[in-house]
Amino acid sequence: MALVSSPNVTRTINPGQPNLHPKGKTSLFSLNGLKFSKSQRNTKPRFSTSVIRAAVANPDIDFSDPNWIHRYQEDFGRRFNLPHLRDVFDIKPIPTPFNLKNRGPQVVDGASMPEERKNGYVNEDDRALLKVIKYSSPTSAGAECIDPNCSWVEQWVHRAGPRKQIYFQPENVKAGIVTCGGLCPGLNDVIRQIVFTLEIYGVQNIVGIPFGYRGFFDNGLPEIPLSREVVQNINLAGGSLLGVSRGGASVSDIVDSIQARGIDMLFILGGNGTHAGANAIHNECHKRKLKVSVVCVPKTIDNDILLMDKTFGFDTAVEEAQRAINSAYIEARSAYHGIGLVKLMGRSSGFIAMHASLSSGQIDICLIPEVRFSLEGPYGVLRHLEHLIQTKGSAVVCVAEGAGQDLLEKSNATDASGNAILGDIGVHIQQQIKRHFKGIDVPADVKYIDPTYMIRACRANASDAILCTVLGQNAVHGAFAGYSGITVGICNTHYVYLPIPEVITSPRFVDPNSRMWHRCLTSTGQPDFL
Ligand SMILES: Nc1ncnc2c1ncn2[C@@H]1O[C@H](COP(=O)(O)OP(=O)(O)O)[C@@H](O)[C@H]1O
Ligand SMILES: O=P(O)(O)OC[C@H]1O[C@](O)(COP(=O)(O)O)[C@@H](O)[C@@H]1O
Ligand SMILES: [Mg+2]
Repeated sequence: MALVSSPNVTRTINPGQPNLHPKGKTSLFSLNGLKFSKSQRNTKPRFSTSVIRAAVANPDIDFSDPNWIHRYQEDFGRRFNLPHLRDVFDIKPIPTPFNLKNRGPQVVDGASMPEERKNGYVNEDDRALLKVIKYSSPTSAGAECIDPNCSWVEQWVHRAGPRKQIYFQPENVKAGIVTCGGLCPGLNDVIRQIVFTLEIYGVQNIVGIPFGYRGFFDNGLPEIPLSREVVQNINLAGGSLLGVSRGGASVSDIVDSIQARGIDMLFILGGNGTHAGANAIHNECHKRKLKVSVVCVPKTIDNDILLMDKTFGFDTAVEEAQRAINSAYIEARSAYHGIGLVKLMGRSSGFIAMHASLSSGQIDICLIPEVRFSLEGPYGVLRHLEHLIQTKGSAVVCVAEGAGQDLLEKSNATDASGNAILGDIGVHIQQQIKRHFKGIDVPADVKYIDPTYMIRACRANASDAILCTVLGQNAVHGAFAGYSGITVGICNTHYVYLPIPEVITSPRFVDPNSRMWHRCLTSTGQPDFL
């Protein structure tokens, strides 16, 4: 039996994460490290733990093989191996001009930098641990187990940072930067750091591609020349200096454009859709034998990229969301039988709603896409609201935009990128609350707040600004190190490079068995709504 034959078969997936392809097509479904077929996925309720515990973990692994852990790790190493330009080209590295001790040139007055001053580099063999908790049982909260005994299996990923040897002559490099998808706080900070770091290496030809992938094929959109001077203050404002867009040209057209422009390094900022595009661009360059390094920086306020502690802009979004929640709280408290309702972004993942609910401490009911709920019935949201009005006099509800879609009519409409256009759950809940309280002849004053675009158009807060700085710098180090088809991220507080396919197998979801979701429930005091 093949132990670990394909990445889809035996990966350890965060519990509670249906294994979906980027556009929502189901392949294998894993929960708590246990695999389910497509048909099993339809088992209701969607995240029933009793079903999970009864299933057999990873049936494709032969756990009776005494060597299974070793073989698993070997396969993991192969999956997380970083694609490198050396895989295609016979190229030799050169010493890096990037120096941590001296910002000036490496050769001064004919004398090169003394060896003892050349340190602070990350070795190609440095690794960071992807998972750091040893669960003693699959029943431990949030357990991510590969086998039924929850054996400890070290999973190492590549450490990010500047290398001593590089694969591009900086003065010959043309670097491009493009920002795709929706806005996210911190885009300008990342652009700025990429430009700064490229210049420190000695790159003089840096351009921005305007309006996402569109900039590659719309001839009316000229490249934007970038330099320290141009980007110096862009972090002071939200948005993207380069503009963003959804939808776009064929990968082949984009690579034609990359080739025509003579771009050697392409830095792509975007979410899971953008990453899928970036990987296709990387593969096409590989096929055409173009020496182009494609490096992504994950951008999504939804925080829905796999394997990472968080993505930049998420903290800022949560902070902004709290302001809306606070307003809803004040309104609700000040009204007779006031009910505040806040809708937050989160297409398929409820991280913003969960974290904003946790941080504000003012939410009574938090509704996210990963957890089913009913509005009606003895256990429904509306009955609980009645109880809150009776006992507290007011209530505040936070709902993620992707929550409760099963309660709305499906439209099958998609945006330019192919993402499903969701029904408006906020408006629906608002209407249902009004109808319900009218029906029972109890006054209720509903205040609905939809701050969705406000939370992503602002500039990055301090912690995101630092994250953007580190990610932007590491993206440049990764490109000079010769990697392509990679993305940068933070795992367990350490900065790493990951092959793109590994982070976009599915969106990252809130795990309803996680300690974080349990903390949220403890904080709101809400019951199950089923
Ligand atoms: N599977 C894919 N292959 C190639 N390009 C894609 C793919 N999915 C999305 N894209 C492109 O990536 C860009 C951003 O995608 P989108 O889903 O809107 O945002 P995000 O990257 O934030 O998820 C769009 O220009 C879209 O056309
Ligand atoms: O109105 P737009 O620009 O399509 O953006 C809406 C979407 O943007 C998001 O905030 C983030 O989506 P992306 O990561 O795909 O940019 C989603 O939560 C939301 O559905
Ligand atoms: Mg997306």
